[in-house]
Amino acid sequence: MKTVLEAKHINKYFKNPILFHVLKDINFKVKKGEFASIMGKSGCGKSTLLYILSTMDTDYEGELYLDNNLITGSDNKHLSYMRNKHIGFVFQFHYLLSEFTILENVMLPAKKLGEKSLQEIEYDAMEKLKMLNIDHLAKKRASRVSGGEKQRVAIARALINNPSIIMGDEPTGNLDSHNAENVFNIFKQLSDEEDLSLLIVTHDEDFANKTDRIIQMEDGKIIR
Ligand SMILES: Nc1ncnc2c1ncn2[C@@H]1O[C@H](COP(=O)(O)OP(=O)(O)OP(=O)(O)O)[C@@H](O)[C@H]1O
Repeated sequence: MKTVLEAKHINKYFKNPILFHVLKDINFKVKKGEFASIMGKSGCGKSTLLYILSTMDTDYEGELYLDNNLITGSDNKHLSYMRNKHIGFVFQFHYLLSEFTILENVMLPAKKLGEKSLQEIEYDAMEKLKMLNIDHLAKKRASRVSGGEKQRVAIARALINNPSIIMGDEPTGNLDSHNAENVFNIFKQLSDEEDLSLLIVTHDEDFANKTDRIIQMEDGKIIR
């Protein structure tokens, strides 16, 4: 099966002011269509790892591959392109632009990528909104929709450039149990039916137990 993301011997240090070895020889792969979760106690390095995997932090040792392309060492322009093209993000907080409509918010990453006409982007955005059953919200301002709806909009936005992988840092952390389950089911469906890969940091054991694989971290290491 195709590998979508690979981390090889990732080590990360913080200097604050003494040297702190926060990630210790991290190695793993995420395959196409795989739904993986990262678990571990607070402070074990999950967010630090996700920041590196999502190409946002470049200050680390080791190698990172996205769709078999070596990302490590790329210049900022290429990193930004690869991030926008290959990775969709869903955070605990949705980061929608509140004065923009739902449709405009979903269109933004595709406009940034600049590979399609506005008409095509709008069509694609509407397709994603339909897929998530929120197309009726398209013309509403982001400030006017509920928390659960906002998170579904954030997923539509993450999908707009047809990424190979969705990464999430506690994407259900701010939601009530009903909406959290709803978001989990959307992720599951994306993995099962669209063959999309997902890598989700979560504290929710029930959530993690339903994913294909749990990557368990402890003190900066993957222990299983
Ligand atoms: N910028 C920084 N400078 C110095 N130390 C940092 C920095 N960011 C994080 N750390 C430390 O690195 C360790 C790992 O932090 P990280 O946020 O990755 O943990 P986490 O597993 O995501 O925790 P949580 O589950 O609470 O979000 C912690 O000890 C944290 O205090």
